[in-house]
Amino acid sequence: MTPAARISAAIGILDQLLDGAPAERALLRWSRASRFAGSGDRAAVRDLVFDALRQRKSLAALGGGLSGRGLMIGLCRRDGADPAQVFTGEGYAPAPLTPEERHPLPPPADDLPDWLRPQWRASLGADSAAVAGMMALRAPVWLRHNPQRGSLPEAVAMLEGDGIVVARDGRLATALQVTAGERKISGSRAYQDGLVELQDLSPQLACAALPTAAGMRVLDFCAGGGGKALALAARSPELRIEAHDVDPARMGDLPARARRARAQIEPVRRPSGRYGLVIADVPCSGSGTWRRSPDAKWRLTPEGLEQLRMTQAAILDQVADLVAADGHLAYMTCSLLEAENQAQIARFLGRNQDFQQLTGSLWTPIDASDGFFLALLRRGRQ
Ligand SMILES: C[S@@+](CC[C@H](N)C(=O)[O-])C[C@H]1O[C@@H](n2cnc3c(N)ncnc32)[C@H](O)[C@@H]1O
Repeated sequence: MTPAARISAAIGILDQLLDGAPAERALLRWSRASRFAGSGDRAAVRDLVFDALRQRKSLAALGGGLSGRGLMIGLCRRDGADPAQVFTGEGYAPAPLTPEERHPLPPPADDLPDWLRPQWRASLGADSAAVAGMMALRAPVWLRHNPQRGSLPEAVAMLEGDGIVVARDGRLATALQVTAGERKISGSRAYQDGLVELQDLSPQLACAALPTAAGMRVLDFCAGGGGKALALAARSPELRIEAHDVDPARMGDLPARARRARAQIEPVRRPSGRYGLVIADVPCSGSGTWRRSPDAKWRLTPEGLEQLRMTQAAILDQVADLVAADGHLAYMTCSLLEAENQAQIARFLGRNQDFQQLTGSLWTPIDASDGFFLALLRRGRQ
């Protein structure tokens, strides 16, 4: 496909998204209908769509309106290209610019939904503008080294052998930032043999901060794909880890991931008894991961956020009784919003006076990678 044909494809997909279709579904539909598109074309169209969603408001202003065309015209202008050279109407190129599209408007101050801005600012204070700016850019890819499957030098050498270059991070021995070859990860030997797993830096830092002891029963209550359970198993194979999810289908990938990592993780339908550590990695707005899922930023509504806050509070109340005396509860979100983080914990502590908060950590793209929150609580007053 020519660059202009890729832009035409992105325009069609973006129009579907603006009509309410989820990004992944619209991309899949286009892929299936476009057998002529090679893997390079698919990756390029996907990048165009996601780049446009990250900066939806500013590109719409630059491109003359909120439409697939407006966003792609804005993207051309943002990148210093003349859209008239691309929008020629020749071959598979999009139709020439209309008079309105020839005149960009000044871009807005940030790429946040208007209703959310006050909360965003209150949650992030002096960092709010910088973090909003970073959320409009692509996110780096991180791997977590699994020492149970091979040494770090072995993992790095295997990755390099498959064309994947990584940089170590001073904050955490297991964290590797991918600097080249990210699209080759899932086919690489190091990944398939379980020496590395995909996991962002911030949840890695959170999991590394969890208190564990040999033989401890651990429950990952909202396990989903099992990212937190797998990180703990890689760190401490002697733990007895159980994984639960209200929707067991969400744990569908976990057995294969655990096999690759040689991790012992037992799926449980109904957690019972008491656990030394309960992880509640609750459903959230995902506002810390909007670089990776930028359409979620535009799909979130005040009502949706309120619904999430109610679910989070209900999960906290549900897991409280599963925590052993002197055991720990780790509340996690990939959100930057105070309402889902510290405010949620403050209310839980008001309802559950046998818990105390030990730590509260908020990672943002300024100091780590994705936005991520961890509150570590202990049951028992001292
Ligand atoms: C943020 S995701 C978990 C991500 C996962 N821990 C990981 O690291 O890959 C939240 C999960 O919570 C689950 N969930 C939602 N409501 C729940 C509830 N009431 N009890 C348990 N799990 C719930 C969802 O199905 C979803 O898989």
